[in-house]
Amino acid sequence: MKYTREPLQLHNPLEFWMNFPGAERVFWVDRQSDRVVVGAERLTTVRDEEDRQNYEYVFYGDTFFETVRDEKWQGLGDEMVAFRHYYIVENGESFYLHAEEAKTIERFDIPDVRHDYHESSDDFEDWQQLFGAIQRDIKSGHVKKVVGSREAEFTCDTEFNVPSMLNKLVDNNPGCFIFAYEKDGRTFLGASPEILVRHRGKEILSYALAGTAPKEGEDRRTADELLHDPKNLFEHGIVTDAIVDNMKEITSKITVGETGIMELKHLYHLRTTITAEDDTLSLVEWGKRLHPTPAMGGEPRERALQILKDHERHERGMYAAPFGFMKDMGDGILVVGIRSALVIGPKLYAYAGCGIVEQSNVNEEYRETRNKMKTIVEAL
Ligand SMILES: C=C(O[C@H]1C=CC=C(C(=O)O)[C@@H]1O)C(=O)O
Repeated sequence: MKYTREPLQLHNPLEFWMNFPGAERVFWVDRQSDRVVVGAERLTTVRDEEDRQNYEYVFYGDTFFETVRDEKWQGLGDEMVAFRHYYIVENGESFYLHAEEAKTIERFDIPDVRHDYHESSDDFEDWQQLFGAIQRDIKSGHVKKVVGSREAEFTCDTEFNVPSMLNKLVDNNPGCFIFAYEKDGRTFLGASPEILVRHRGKEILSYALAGTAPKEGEDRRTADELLHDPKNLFEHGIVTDAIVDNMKEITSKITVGETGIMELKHLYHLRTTITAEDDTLSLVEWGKRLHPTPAMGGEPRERALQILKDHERHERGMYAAPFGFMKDMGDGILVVGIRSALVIGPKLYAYAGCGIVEQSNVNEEYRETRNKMKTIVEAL
C-alpha cells in the first residue's frame, strides 16, 4: 500500500487524535525508540506476516484470553490493523502519512479536565475469594505463583474525557509507554512500564518485571530493601526463568542482565532485562510465544490460567495482553496492557493485578493493586 507522506508538526500529537472523533483510532508513545504513532480509521485488517509487510506501521492488540465473554470487551483486540491516517514522530521528524485522500488537520487545545467521579464498585470480597483460591492451589502444590487481578468501576458525572486523560498519562509517567485504542465508543488506555518483547533486527529483548514495593504508606520499602527481599526475589525469579526457558526453545544465544530496580512515580519494581538473538520469528510470533509470562499469568502457565478462568469474576479483555506497533521491516515493541482502563462514556473500568505466592498477604496485595491503579486515577 502506497502512503503519501507530508510534513506536519503539531504542538501535541493528541491534536491528531482529536481530528477523528468517533473513528477507530490508536495512540502510542514509545519513548524508548523515541517514536509516537497516532493512527485513525481502519484501512484494513492485516491478515498475516506477509501481508503486514505491505503497510508502513501496523498496530497489534491482543486480548488476554482467547475467548471474551463480557459484552463491554466484544470486538476489541486480537488482530493486526493498518490505519488510513497516521501522524508519526520519530528520529526528530514529524509527518502525516495517508493512504488515499488526505484530511485537513485542524489545531486543537488539549482539554484539561478534572473529572467529578467516584468509585462505584467494591470488589474486596471478590478479591478475598480469588486470593483464597490461588493460595489453596499453591498449598496443594499445583502452582507456585498466580497473578490475580481486579477490576474497579468508576462513574463520572460527565463522560470521561479521553484526550485529557491521555495528556496526563503522558505527563505523569515518563518511564512508561502510553497507549490507547478506541473502537465503537470504547477506549482502552494506560501507561505500561513493561516490555513483553522488543524486536530490533536480530535482537529480541524482554523484561522480567515482577516484584513490587510502594514508596509511600504502611507497606513502603526502600529500593534496596526490595532488591534483597526474599518473597519478591522468588516472585521475580519465576518470571526470569520462564522467559529464558521459553527463549531457549528458539535460540541458544541468550543474555540475562543483572536484576535491578525500575522506579516509577509511586512504586519500585524488580526488573531483569533479557536479550536473545534470533531471526526466525516475527515480533508478533515472539509476543504470542511469551504471552502470558508469569508476570501476568503464573507458573506453571496452564494451571495458573485455569485458576484465573475459574475464579476471576471480571473479564480481562485487553488488560495485561500484548499491545504495540511494528514497522514494515518488522521491528517494533509490544508492551503488556497494564496500568490500564477501559473507558465507556461516564464509566471507567480500571485494572490491576499482582503476583501471589505462598508468602503473600491478602490485604497487602490488595493495597498493591490500589497503588498500581493510581496511574489511572491520577489521570482523572
Ligand atoms: C500485573 C500487573 O503488574 C505486574 C507487573 C509488575 C509487577 C507485578 C507484581 O509485582 O506483581 C506484576 O507482575 C499490573 O500492574 O496489573
